[in-house]
Amino acid sequence: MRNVLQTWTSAQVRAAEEPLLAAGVPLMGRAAFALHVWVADALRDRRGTLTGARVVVLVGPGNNGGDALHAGALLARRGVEVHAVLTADRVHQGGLTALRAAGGRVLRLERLEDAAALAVGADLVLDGVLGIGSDGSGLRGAAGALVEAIVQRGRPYVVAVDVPSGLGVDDGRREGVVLDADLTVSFGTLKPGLVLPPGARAAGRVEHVDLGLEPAGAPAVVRLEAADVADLWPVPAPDAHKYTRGVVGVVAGSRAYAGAAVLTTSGAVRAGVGMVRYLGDVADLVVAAHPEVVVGHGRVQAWVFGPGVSPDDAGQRRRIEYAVQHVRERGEPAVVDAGALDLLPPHVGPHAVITPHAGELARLLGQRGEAVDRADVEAEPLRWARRAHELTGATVLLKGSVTVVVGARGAVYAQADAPPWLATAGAGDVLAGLLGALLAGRAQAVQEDPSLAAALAAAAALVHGRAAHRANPGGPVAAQAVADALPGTIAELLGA
Ligand SMILES: NC(=O)C1=CN([C@@H]2O[C@H](COP(=O)(O)OP(=O)(O)OC[C@H]3O[C@@H](n4cnc5c(N)ncnc54)[C@H](O)[C@@H]3O)[C@@H](O)[C@H]2O)[C@@H](O)CC1
Ligand SMILES: [K+]
Repeated sequence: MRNVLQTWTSAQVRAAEEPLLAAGVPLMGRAAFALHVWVADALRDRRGTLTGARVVVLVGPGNNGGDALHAGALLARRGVEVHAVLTADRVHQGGLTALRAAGGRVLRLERLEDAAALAVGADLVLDGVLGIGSDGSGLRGAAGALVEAIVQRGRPYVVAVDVPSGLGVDDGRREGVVLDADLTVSFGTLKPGLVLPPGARAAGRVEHVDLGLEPAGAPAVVRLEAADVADLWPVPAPDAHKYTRGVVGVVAGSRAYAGAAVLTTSGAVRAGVGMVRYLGDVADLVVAAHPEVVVGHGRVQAWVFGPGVSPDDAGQRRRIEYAVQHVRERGEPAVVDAGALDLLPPHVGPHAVITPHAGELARLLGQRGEAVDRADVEAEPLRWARRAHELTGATVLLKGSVTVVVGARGAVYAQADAPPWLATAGAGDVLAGLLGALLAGRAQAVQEDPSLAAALAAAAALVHGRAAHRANPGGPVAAQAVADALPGTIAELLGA
């Protein structure tokens, strides 16, 4: 894949820095220089000129504070009025000396209110309190109190140094006090917390500064970009026919929830698949909406189970239980959604993709002995998606404003492609159908490399989100409109 955005953990970053530091490469100098350029750009955008601009630097005990102080020194030399507020007893001495020599002013954090007023009155606050040395538990002590006092007075424009201070760098946790940023300038590599929910939003716009690091091992979390979709999509070969392109079997909907059957098959039909087979009680409605759909049993390459299937629906349950046997015995890939999550066998392979939202994941974990509720899952989506993958063997696509996917061989994706308008009834049914079509089209490849199911799930989330934007840019969307926008969205992505 070409453009995939990769992130690496604090430990991986530190290990990658080591040989460069040992060789005397001035990493902090490079980081601080790049940071000061981004800050200068932001100041020019906001007030036209650097001269006379006021920047307040919040300085923590470590190298993150060092970066901020050195950048502050470079800004001071260009006519910016820089005040550094030291939030800890320890401070990076080289940075402090450089700032003082450049004419910057330094305050110890003694009167909280004065420091907060100074920060709120500044054109820009540079947050160098904590970087990859953070334990992720939020800002404590004086720094935490200062940030709370600042936020209470009205948040200034904030540039985070490396990561927003207090954020869970490796897991996106947001516990305690975190200083939300408008812009984050991240050094060496991007960090998982910048793309994972719930913290990712704290980063604002993210810019990456290349320090020449070569981290070892696989990236911790990746995000697919538009240009990656073409490499994953089952584009038909010139001699393709409907069976070689893949058939997806859909077991969805019921008399009570007939719309789910229509929307799920819409997702599959519009995503482009050789054939959609429908099994269920509302075939008349499905065929009325989509004459392309074939009703009844037959060979399929992948399945979609569950949208609109209620627990008391004996007929659909029977069909799903029967088809799940195929999934287990023949390795046919499947999307297991909504009502079918309760029918998931104790263990399946990663070719089965479960697509819960936070509440459904909490329930599924509860059924397997984990005492978690929806709020727990929302606070640590990666942790619990991982746990569900470990417990079930399935690839897990955890829906949310940032969708997290955990699959085989350590694959983790975080996709943030959808407008908030997509949080609407039926949107998940469309996603399930769309993903089913993708799995059917690439069934053979998924059987050969089960980690591909995670990449396809991430691609489905991306396409789904983009289709929502396309359906009605900047405004409300109905699930059917998202399905209808799929062909155009996919054509555009294949040309990207
Ligand atoms: N190591 C390097 O060579 C480079 C490091 N760089 C910068 O250095 C940063 C990492 O520096 P450090 O390792 O000194 O660590 P930090 O500056 O992130 O943190 C310093 C200390 O804060 C304390 N702390 C941790 N969690 C806390 C919490 N929740 N509340 C209050 N205090 C807490 C700990 O004592 C920790 O050691 C990076 O994020 C980056 O900004 C860059 O200059 C590039 C090169
Ligand atoms: K920071």
